[in-house]
Amino acid sequence: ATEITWWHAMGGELGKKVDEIAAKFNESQSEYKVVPVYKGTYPETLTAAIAAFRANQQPAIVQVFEVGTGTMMAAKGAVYPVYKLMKDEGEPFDTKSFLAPVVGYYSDTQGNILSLPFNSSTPIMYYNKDVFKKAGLDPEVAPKTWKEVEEFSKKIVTSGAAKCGFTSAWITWVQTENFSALHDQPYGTLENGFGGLKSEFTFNGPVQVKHWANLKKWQDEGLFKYGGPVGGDNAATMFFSQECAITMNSSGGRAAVINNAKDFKVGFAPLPYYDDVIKEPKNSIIGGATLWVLNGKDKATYKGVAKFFTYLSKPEVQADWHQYTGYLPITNAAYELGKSQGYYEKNPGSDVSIKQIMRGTPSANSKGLRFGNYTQERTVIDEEFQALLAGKKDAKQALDSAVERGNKLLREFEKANAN
Ligand SMILES: O=P(O)(O)OC[C@H](O)CO
Repeated sequence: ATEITWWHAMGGELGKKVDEIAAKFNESQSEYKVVPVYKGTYPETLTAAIAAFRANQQPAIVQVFEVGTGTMMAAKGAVYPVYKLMKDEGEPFDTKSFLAPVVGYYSDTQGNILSLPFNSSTPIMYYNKDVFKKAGLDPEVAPKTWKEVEEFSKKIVTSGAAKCGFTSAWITWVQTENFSALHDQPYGTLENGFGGLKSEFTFNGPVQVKHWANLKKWQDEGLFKYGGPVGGDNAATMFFSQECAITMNSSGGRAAVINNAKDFKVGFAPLPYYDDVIKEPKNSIIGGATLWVLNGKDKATYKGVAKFFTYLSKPEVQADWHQYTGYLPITNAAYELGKSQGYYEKNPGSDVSIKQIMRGTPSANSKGLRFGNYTQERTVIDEEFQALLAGKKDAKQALDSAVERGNKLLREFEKANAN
């Protein structure tokens, strides 16, 4: 059989499920063999793929996180756009079959989908119902606003129900990018970068400054604990060990939550907002990753990739992946299938992510973002956040510096990709 290598960044429960999906596809036919290879974190996988392409050692398929989209789109010679692949191989591929917020994020200006939506997520709130009860809070009521997050956290910490009120994965993605979208605040010029390479970051506005200042204050008061750089993986650990009563993380953290939170009950809720800034928060934005096809392989490989993509997009395959992991259902058919199976009724909270990302009418500030060199910029934002937590800078200085350093990265990217 023709081997198709698939590099991915899915560890733990997610990695096992990826292996299972590939194995099932391989069993379903005999011409192609998909071989998934775990390459580390999202940034590590992207870096490895770029290096491999330069050395002509690239895999056929690579999973790239949503913020690597700008970089992949600019790497024109390296990428075989998915809409073109599916057309060339005569596989059915209808843009309209995908959920609207997913398709918009991965399309070019002509509406062509460049990479296959596979594991799209959005961040949500997870909370420990047992700790809520111990603190004298109603376990069925999640905090809606940041004011309530603060109040609930105070109760949790002062009652001794848990050491920390809340933590968060991804300070960048959750507390800065999604935070800006929810509060309808611009993240960058030119529609958050969708309008071209000349965009500049603007996420140092008063609303973001107020939030970062509060996070610092809440850390000093013992209510908030930083989950660590970039992905903030310690957030999950502190939630599972019941050190922190609340965490904010990808909806795709659901499988890990279900498998690790065995000693306590978990509630799922939308992300909080400042009700003095916005009365009806906007939709949250996409995270997770898509599958990019790389150039330089033979015709048989691409035929197999196209067949595998058709398999991956099947309602039952997508619905199974979505229901197991917490990633979004991706296609309308997979969502409908879950509804007809009664999945959402049987699993309260499992559709919080879908409702949050689909709510209201998206504004230019809540459609997502697309910037080059953004992987590096996320590291910069984290460094500045740590400087804030360490008391080396105040929130305004930290965000101003993240914007200034980020704009340099944008100009470098613009220069490198000038046509
Ligand atoms: O944890 P994931 O896979 O939902 O990804 C989170 C962020 O979107 C990564 O950029």
